[in-house]
Amino acid sequence: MNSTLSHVYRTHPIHIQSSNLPDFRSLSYLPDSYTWTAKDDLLFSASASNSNASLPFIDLSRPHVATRVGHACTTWGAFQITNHGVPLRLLEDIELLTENLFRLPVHRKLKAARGDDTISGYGVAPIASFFNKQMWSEGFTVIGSPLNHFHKLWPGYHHKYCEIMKEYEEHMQKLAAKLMWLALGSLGVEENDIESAGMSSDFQGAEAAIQLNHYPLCPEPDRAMGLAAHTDSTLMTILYQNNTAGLQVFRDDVGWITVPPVPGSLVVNVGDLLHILTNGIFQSVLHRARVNHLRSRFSMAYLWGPPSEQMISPLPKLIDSLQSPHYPSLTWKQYLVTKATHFNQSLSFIRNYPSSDQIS
Ligand SMILES: O=C(O)CCC(=O)C(=O)O
Ligand SMILES: [Fe+2]
Repeated sequence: MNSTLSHVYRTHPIHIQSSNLPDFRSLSYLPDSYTWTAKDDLLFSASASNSNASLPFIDLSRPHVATRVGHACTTWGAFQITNHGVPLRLLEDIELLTENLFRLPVHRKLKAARGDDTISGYGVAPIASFFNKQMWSEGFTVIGSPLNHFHKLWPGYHHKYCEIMKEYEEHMQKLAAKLMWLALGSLGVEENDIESAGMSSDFQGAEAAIQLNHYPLCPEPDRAMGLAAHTDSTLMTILYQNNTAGLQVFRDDVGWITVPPVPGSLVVNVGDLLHILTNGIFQSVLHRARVNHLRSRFSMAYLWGPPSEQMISPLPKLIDSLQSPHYPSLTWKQYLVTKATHFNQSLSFIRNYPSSDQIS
């Protein structure tokens, strides 16, 4: 993990008053600034699905798994996986780390608050600046080594937590590359297609961030929002959620559906960059997190993207010979700058732009 994300946030800082984070435990009512209506987010009141549709659940140890992964990326832009090779013990460790982090008193967490010039550290959801209302959640972003921040949070115990993070990241990176190949393989993409697009076929040099989220108990969950609807600006996101439901994904023809937590399983989201790379064949999925009044919820998202200077453009193999590509060639950094301005409209904004030079 290195500097692309940090760089973008340095040049386009998100101004958030971390010190405004409330001590959620002390609130017995929902303040007005946390009360959402359809005016605050068009999709807030979009209907919940009344079909019995559910997200594809894929056992990676079964045969023909690439076809199932490809189909899930095309239809939903998301799926759940089991037998993914990440040890259960490590998932339990990262969950405990996350719980221990957010259970610290606010003044301790603020010792590791995000600064003006970096997205790493403790604060509100990174997408908070796009909304007028506050989200019922707190987050901790890890880009690069968490050593400095962890030292401030847990002096004396930080090495152990850094080791867990490192091991988690290594497993996630391997899994992300494997999923990428299953997904692209289902479209007939081969190693030489990826290499001629200037990428390494083992996705060496990929960058990532780990986003830890906490959704505390909420006195009025129906009127609150844990994390508002968004797509991830990644190639792929791999998410582990604790045993409390809250994640929802959206499909125009279905509405919102809840992704039930299944012990030991992971949720995979197609991000905007994979949408671009496949010329829109794979859908980046709109998702959000709702809250509840019974149990705290924790989630750990591995946000995986390409190397910082890597140009991403629709793979020629996936472009119909009678068509031109739907998206221009651009780096992750350029896309993040667009996202910082156009948020959920970013893909439609850059669609059919001939060149990234004209994008702002
Ligand atoms: O908490 C969740 O289930 C979703 C988290 C998420 O979407 C994110 O961190 O980007
Ligand atoms: Fe997300």
